[in-house]
Amino acid sequence: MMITVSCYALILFLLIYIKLKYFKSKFEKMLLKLPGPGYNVFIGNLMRFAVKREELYSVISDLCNEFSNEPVVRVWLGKTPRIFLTKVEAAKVILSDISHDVKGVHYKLLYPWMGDGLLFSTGAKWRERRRMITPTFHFRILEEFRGIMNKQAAILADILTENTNNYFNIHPYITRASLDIICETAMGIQIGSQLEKTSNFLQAVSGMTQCLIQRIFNIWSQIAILFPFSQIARRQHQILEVLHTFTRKIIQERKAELEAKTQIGAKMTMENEFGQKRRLAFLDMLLEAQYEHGSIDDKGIQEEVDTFMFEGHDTTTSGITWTLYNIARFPEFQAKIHEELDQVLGTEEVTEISSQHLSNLKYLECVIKESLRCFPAVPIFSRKLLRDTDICGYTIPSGATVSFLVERIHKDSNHWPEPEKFDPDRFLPENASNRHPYAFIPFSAGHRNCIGQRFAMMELKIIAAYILHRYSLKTETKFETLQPISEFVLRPSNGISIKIQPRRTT
Ligand code: HEM
Repeated sequence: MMITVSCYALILFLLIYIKLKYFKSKFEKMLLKLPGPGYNVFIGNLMRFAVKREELYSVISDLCNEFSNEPVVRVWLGKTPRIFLTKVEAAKVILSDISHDVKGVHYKLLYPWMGDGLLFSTGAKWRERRRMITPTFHFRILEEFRGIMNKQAAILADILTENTNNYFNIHPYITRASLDIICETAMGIQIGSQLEKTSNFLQAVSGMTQCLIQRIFNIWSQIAILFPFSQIARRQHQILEVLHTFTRKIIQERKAELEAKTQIGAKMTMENEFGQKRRLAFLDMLLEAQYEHGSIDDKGIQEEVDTFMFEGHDTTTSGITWTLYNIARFPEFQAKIHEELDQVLGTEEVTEISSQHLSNLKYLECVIKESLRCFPAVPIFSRKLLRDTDICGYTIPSGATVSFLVERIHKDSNHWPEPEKFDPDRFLPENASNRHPYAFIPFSAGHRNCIGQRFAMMELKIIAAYILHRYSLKTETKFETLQPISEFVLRPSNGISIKIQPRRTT
């Protein structure tokens, strides 16, 4: 009996093997023509990704390095193909074409968290929401946000004093400052996480992104019917509860504040001192759209708030942390920044960084951009192709997901001489003016670029300026041992160890 069952099992296994190996669909045949490593017919290349989470990003980079002359590299995550784009010209083909606006298949994993918010939606829904939200990043509103960013950056610079002359991990401090900034600017709510020093929300964000990456690269999680019974599913369920409770509370509090000010249903749009219609910040505008036009329901508001809470703090945290790391790593660039800051802001304690100051901090901006080139805060983003598409001589079939490997694109040697060298001068106007428009894409490019780009650059500059004006930085974190983790944003796996020393005696 046992022998018969074993024979049937073996025959079944052989039949499946023959089917997978020799009877390929048109889709698979097209993918096989792309450059990529050999793979197992059952699990694809998943064994290459069966490494610790802090090694995953370098496994992907190493894999693309094996095909360093190729603009595209194909891998199989189980039965799901993923095509990495690694050259500037390949990025241009997709980003310059408005019809490629469907996000990659793995974004679906973010659905239970952010729903169909601005990051994922497509077609008419995306256009309507983008039109609705874009004015909330108008320069007049950013000008109001500048005050809040100044205030939170000053709190951060004060708090950091407790670590003077000791090495400490700066990443959690930056995370809390960024969270306070997005809550007070876009949501109109003060949560004071910098002063309290704890936040369930921040722990939940980190836990959630870990769960999602495990799902992409774990073989068992690929089997949809098994997933709900897995440990990751249970953990994800608990974390989602924390995330949604936090954002629901923000919406309710802001609603209550506005209702108290304006009486329910009354026109919320206020006028400024010149009698002009005042522009509303993000959450106020969504609530106004609901009260006055009914153009967004509660679910819509919740999904946009969840999207902006994540996109608006984790990304900037990453950008600031890597910038400070690079400044600490290179004393010669730090000295130039100190000189510029003293020239622009003077040598007394900073009370406010104005928009004029910001535009004069040109060298600091070059360092921030070079940092985003080498350590892109969003290291990978993807699109699903809805038609066969030619990319630099390779035909990628409809239905495949292409992923922009941003650091590889930022180090394409046809556009970046000595790409591995950290050199802020690349961004001086005389060196940047003729650069290919798709060579530097930390905020993506084209019509689905980052809506918060100017907000982010302002925040990065203000926080870096407050810290650098007051302190000198050193780091003991070695570049060779960094192991950045790519969990939707690029994080340092063991934090960044920084020592700060006051530049002036008070
Ligand atoms: C250093 C900081 C930031 C970086 C590097 C960054 C990067 C990006 C990238 C690469 C995309 C495209 C993603 C894709 O196509 O899948 C994106 C989209 C987006 N970002 Fe950012 N981002 C940053 C900060 C922000 C901030 C501060 C906000 C909000 C306040 C924000 C909100 C968004 C939203 C809503 C989208 C989706 C836009 C759309 O599809 O219409 N981001 N960002």
